[in-house]
Amino acid sequence: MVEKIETNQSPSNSAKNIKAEVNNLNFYYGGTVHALKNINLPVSDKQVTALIGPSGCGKTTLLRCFNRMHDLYPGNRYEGEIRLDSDGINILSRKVDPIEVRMRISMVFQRPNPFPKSIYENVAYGLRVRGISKRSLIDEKVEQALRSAALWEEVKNRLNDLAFNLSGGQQQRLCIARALATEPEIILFDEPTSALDPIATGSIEELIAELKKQVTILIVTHSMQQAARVSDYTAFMYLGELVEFDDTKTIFAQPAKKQTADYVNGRFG
Ligand SMILES: Nc1ncnc2c1ncn2[C@@H]1O[C@H](COP(=O)(O)OP(=O)(O)OP(=O)(O)O)[C@@H](O)[C@H]1O
Repeated sequence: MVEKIETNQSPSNSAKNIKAEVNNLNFYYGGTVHALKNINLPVSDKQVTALIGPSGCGKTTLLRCFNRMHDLYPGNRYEGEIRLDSDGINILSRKVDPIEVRMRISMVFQRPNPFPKSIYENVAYGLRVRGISKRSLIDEKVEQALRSAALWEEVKNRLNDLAFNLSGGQQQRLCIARALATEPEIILFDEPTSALDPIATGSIEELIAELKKQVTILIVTHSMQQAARVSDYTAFMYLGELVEFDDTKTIFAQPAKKQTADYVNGRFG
């Protein structure tokens, strides 16, 4: 039996200093699978917003809308908008170039996926795509990004080594440095620690806490403990709908909806 979902249609009750707003977003895979249903979600500036919910509820689908990843497959369709408050642009509009969106909103994936290039070239990549060619400027930005990703001290004497020679945790921090190099406004993390051991996981979580001083973060996580540790706001999703959004403490301690309480208390999912 499919449970009735009580959706929270105006979830902006607690978010402040909005960076982006998801308004009435629907998303269809191949024009038929209705994977996101009328999502409304505020994303606060320089805060961490976590997307949680059982497998298949649409967390990754929603995250991928933010950098137009779904455009890569024909037949996928968005309805509604994701508006960036800085300039009012709806990033889902066909008039907006997805490449430009990906410069402003970058993504870190589940498994570290460095390019088969040197440590230096991995971080320099986005800068070169942006047309920056001055060596001293690239050097400066590569160092800055590696420092922000808490990797500089470990790699500063081996920048020309192949990225694959790094440990899994270091590779993920390299991918974070690569995502940071173009100075994005938002970084999307899709279960960034699911392939890492507890120590590497701890260092990525510490890094996320540091990074939110400079960038807005959206994170998908299966770990409720991780959502509680790293996020300021949490959105609970179920069957493609956003059931409840609030500050993380409220979602975990006093959620308004029974479904949210059941999920965060491990009673389903
Ligand atoms: N490429 C695709 N084509 C068709 N349907 C898809 C595709 N990718 C995902 N879906 C469907 O969309 C829904 C949402 O999937 P999504 O991967 O966003 O969920 P999720 O909450 O991130 O799950 P998980 O926690 O298991 O990663 C699911 O029903 C899934 O089967």
